[in-house]
Amino acid sequence: MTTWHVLGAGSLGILWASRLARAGLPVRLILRNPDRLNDYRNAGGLRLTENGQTHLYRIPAELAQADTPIRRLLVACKAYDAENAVAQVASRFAESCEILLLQNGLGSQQAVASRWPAARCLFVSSTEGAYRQNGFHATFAGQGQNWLGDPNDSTAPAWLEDLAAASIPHRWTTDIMGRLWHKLALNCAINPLTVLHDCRNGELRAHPQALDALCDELAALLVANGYPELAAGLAEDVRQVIEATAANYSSMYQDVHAGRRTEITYLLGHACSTAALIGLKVPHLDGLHRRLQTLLDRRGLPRD
Ligand SMILES: NC(=O)C1=CN([C@@H]2O[C@H](COP(=O)(O)OP(=O)(O)OC[C@H]3O[C@@H](n4cnc5c(N)ncnc54)[C@H](OP(=O)(O)O)[C@@H]3O)[C@@H](O)[C@H]2O)C=CC1
Ligand SMILES: CC(C)(CO)C(=O)C(=O)O
Repeated sequence: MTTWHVLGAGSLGILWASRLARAGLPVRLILRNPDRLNDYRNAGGLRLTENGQTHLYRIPAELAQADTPIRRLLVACKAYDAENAVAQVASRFAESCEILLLQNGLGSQQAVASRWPAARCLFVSSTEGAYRQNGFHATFAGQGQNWLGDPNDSTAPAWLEDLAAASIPHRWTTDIMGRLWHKLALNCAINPLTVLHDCRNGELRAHPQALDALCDELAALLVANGYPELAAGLAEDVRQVIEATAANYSSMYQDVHAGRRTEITYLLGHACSTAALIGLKVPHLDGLHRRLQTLLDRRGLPRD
């Protein structure tokens, strides 16, 4: 049985590693540094709370420098950490290593795929929700779906049965880039505005003109990238997400209010840089990007 190496024991890393381990599958965590490894040993394992019940999973953990080969790597870091984190373990890659990239947005996955062309890189678009309480304890906060795909190979891997055994919801798609672009477009329309207006998703109903202007430019970007059918429904999809998540704060809002670095470069930054690359004018997206960066500067948070 192939071991699942899980790089990063944050919210999604804990969620995935715990479910795989309790299905009896071999899992090893790769932690950031000796202090984190020591903290983990003191914690005695990962804790996952689901439906009010908390369970402990005593999953073995190691550092990047361990010497066992890696055949399957689940990268559960933030987009801005992913490439560096993978670089730290790359010398351990076995021939035909597979890398699953859980990052939101776009850009970090392509960076990893182009730097390690011998590995098969699978991209994951997740709508599940989890948050970290402290240390190595996460709470499962929202049912969802994990779309998996490989932009270069439409063959589904046999190990999807591991995900089924672990009751990890998943669907294989031959158009993972479309999935990721669509989620990126939704996030670009909603998340930055919630930060700038300091509001819940539902309060964006009060800003229909700003939403329409952003949706027009995001739709043009989707068309330019080969997704006219996603572009046609975008404005309505944004409205539906705002209604369905009206009482929630967006993930970017939560990051900014918790003083955490955002993934702006891989969301709005990626939309604006892709538009610039293909010569598409997106003045509203560019303006939103600048306003968001100014706000991040004022709060002392990284602007990228
Ligand atoms: N949480 C969620 O509900 C969802 C998240 N996503 C996406 O999934 C990705 C991961 O998010 P999330 O789990 O919330 O992030 P977290 O910040 O909770 O976890 C990231 C983890 O990566 C670890 N890490 C960073 N660099 C390294 C390294 N070099 N070696 C080892 N570990 C490292 C961090 O370590 P340390 O603890 O030491 O800082 C941290 O534990 C993001 O792109 C996010 O947008 C997508 C859908 C839902
Ligand atoms: C709820 C939604 C879709 C808002 O963009 C989201 O994914 C987020 O908050 O990051």
